Amino acid sequence: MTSQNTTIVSQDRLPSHPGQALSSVLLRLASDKPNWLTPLIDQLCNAIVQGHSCLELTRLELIERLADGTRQPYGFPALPQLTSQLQSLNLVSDDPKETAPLMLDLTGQAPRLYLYRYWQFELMLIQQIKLSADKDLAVDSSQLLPWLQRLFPTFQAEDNDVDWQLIAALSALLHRFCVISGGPGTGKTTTVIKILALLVALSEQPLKIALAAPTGKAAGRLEESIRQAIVQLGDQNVLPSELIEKLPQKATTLHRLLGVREFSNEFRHGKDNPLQLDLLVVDEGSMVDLALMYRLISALPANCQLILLGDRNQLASVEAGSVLADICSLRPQNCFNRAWAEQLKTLGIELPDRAIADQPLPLSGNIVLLEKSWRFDEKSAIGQLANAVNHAQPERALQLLQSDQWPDIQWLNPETNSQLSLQLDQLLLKHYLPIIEAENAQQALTAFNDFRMLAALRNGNFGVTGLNKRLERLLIARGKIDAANVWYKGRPIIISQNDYALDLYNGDIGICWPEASSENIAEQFQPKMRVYFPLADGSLRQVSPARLPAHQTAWAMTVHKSQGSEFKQCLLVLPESLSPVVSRDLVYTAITRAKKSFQVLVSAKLFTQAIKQQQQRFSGLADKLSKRG
Ligand SMILES: Nc1ncnc2c1ncn2[C@@H]1O[C@H](COP(=O)(O)OP(=O)(O)OP(=O)(O)O)[C@@H](O)[C@H]1O
Repeated sequence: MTSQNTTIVSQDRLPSHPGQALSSVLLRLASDKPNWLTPLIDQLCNAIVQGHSCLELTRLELIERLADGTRQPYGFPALPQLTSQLQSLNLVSDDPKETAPLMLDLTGQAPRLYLYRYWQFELMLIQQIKLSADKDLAVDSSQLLPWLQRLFPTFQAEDNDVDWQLIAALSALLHRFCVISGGPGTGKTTTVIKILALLVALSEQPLKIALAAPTGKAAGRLEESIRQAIVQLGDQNVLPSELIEKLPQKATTLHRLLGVREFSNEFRHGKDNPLQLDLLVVDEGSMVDLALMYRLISALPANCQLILLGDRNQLASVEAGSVLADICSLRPQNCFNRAWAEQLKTLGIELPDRAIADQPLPLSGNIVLLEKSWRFDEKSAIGQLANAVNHAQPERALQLLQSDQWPDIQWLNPETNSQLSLQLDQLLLKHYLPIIEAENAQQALTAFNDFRMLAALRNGNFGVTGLNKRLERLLIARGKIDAANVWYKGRPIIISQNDYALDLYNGDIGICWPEASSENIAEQFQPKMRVYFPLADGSLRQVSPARLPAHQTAWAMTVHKSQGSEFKQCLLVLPESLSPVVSRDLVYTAITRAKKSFQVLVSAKLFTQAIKQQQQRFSGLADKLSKRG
């Protein structure tokens, strides 16, 4: 083991040492305690907290964390000795038939140490994916071809470009398990509507279909995009009206779909009580963690089709795992087995040689990447900036930011701008004063949803808490809010804990506003404050602040929390110095939240460092999925 093999286990949580509680429990179970066991278990628990599914033993950090949070160099035994000594411990098993608190997995390319629960989730998820991926579906091509002609103008067109949306649709139609990954505006929703239309049109029975996403916000957005795409395709006469009536237009959260049980991690639906579905479409797949993905897949009946949509380049889920990215890592670009290429040929679709593999590929035909963005044209730089960041091209990204040519992106550079503080304050007031000065809660929420200030971190001057305070100070200085009143008019809040009884969920955003009709004369001078949340039909519901579950002020929010949402305008504020959190996928996720305009406050140095730094999540998923059998 060399220091080059060491991995980043984020330091930003030190010295609180978040995995320590679990670490202590595990150590208590060990009858034998070689002196390297404590630092090893410590690193495993920290890795889980950081979102890894396991600890890769070739990437052990050569450090020990002490109880006070400080770190000191540490030398572990060489890998062969370490694995054999681990095998002899009562705490560890390497036999899948045994149950032990820790599982040592020696079946992959690298030895991996797991907590039993994550090892089990990963193993069962792999089994389920392989089982569904192996089941191809049959379709009568004489019925299919007229529909392909109607839905895909490119079908049998003369030009040589492959329409990957068409390939994705066929992939979903002909396989039980399909992943479609693409950045914003690459046509995931459009393609899904066409898939739904094909399935509904070709099925003799009515199909039971569900559309779902990991958060309420993402489910709301999925529903909205599905409706818009249906209207658009209906207007273009691509979808006949009798078919439109049969398409699902409602989306739900994964938790609701699976049936949440209060005070329990388990769901009503699972292997023993599967969902009654023929097809499930899950959007924002990158946000689904390992445990939830396992629970979801095991709740599907054997013949149910699953389509996972998402952007493989976005930040991974908050909890451990990066299932979508792991699956997509099997396919850096679109490429398929010859058998699938032959099957497409029978439908008149010729894949280029570069998209046909010489060697058998795992999950061939189950993964399709959409790369062309239909949303951002050549006049827009947001798409180009996202691309440059995604391809780790900091010079190109800075060039775009520096150029005056692009009105939709702006760089607030602290190195060159002495007026930056003033400029930032003016920007915030420009976007946020209309909320405070709105005529009603509805108007305030609309104004709030147009612009969002995103931060990489929670703490610090340029973290969420610092930026929230900065804005509140500005508003107090202008006499717009009362310093003594936490529940001031216009305060946006974000829910950080699900409350099933109140129907409020992590990520829901509301705005504090005086109760609309107050008859009481005293209340007219000091009206009752309420928090107003938008409902799917556009109306608002109000909740008393005292009843709210855990929440925070939301003038600024973390990029993590913004996943699954889009805003007309976004301002990304990055901290003054680099931390493991400030990485390429975070910057990419922030840029792709913006529809019309993106601004970023960052120095050239930090921006370059961030783009070069990629967060990697360790798991055995891709490694084991790529194995036969
Ligand atoms: N093949 C296509 N030809 C022309 N326009 C298209 C095509 N595919 C998608 N579009 C248009 O591009 C826009 C974005 O498409 P869509 O909403 O399906 O993308 P998306 O990947 O779901 O985006 P997001 O991830 O942001 O939700 C829509 O206006 C859609 O009509």
